[in-house]
Amino acid sequence: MSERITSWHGNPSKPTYTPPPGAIDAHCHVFGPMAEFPFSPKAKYLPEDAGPDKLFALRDHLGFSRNVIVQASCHGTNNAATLNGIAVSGGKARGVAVVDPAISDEEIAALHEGGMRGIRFNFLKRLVDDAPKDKFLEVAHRLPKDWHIVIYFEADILEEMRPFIAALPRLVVVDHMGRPDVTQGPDGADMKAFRELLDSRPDIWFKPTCPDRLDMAAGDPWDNFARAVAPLVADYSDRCIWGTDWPHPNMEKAIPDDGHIVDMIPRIAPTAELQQKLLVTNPMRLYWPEEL
Ligand SMILES: O=C(O)c1cc(C(=O)O)oc(=O)c1
Repeated sequence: MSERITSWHGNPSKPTYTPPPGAIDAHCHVFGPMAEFPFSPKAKYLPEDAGPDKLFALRDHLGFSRNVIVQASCHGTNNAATLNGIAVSGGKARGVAVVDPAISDEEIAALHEGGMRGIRFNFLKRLVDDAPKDKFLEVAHRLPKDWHIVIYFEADILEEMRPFIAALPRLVVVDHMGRPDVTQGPDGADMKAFRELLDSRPDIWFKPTCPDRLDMAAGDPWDNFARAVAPLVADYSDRCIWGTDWPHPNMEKAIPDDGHIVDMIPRIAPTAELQQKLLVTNPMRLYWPEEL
């Protein structure tokens, strides 16, 4: 792997939709800069630099106030790039780490100090070599009580994930809703299975994110996504947080316009009350609870 890829739009449009004051982009990443923060030797993709300066310019362009930076798989378990993004944000970013399960309690405390409020367990075989559930559970028990656990998996392994998710000892947030097939519609098998998961525990949250990934065949404006996801946001409005997913890892063949990604918000959360929960109240509860 030698060629570095660009997966984000060079000149995203201004969204038509204006987010409410204090809106949080609660799922985005930084890549590098590589000279300062090299990628992991195990990275499955090698992106161009997409550092905090670009991220914060996009935040302002799209009308957001804060970011939650999720450690991207290309940086492995070295969280330095994400911690740097948080550090240079002037208090406007917090993060989600990816850790070696053998991490010490002191190192976890240092991540908290650096602005991390959760860890991510990634189960996508195209992104990580292994995902040891027993080790993940062990480290999950050692997390600060107010941290949460972000999990990323695809719909075809939801059934086998259930016992693991049931055993997680902290609030759980499912990335991109566990990637349902949105072309099945709001009552399709994947959405039904995901609703069953949400109903199994009151503290399982989700991100109704990535129309570009989940409705890639239909493409922008991602109508299948809007139709399948709006009822989920309405029915579980206290348990969802939203993000751009910028710089859209691995989307180099179908790079989305971030302005259009933001314009999906009123289609899945049509009222001001839903938008306030999705973009402000809910993510504040997870990332800046001391301000509530
Ligand atoms: O589907 C993906 O390719 C993807 C990758 C990553 C990552 O590399 O961390 O994060 C995401 O949220 C989505």
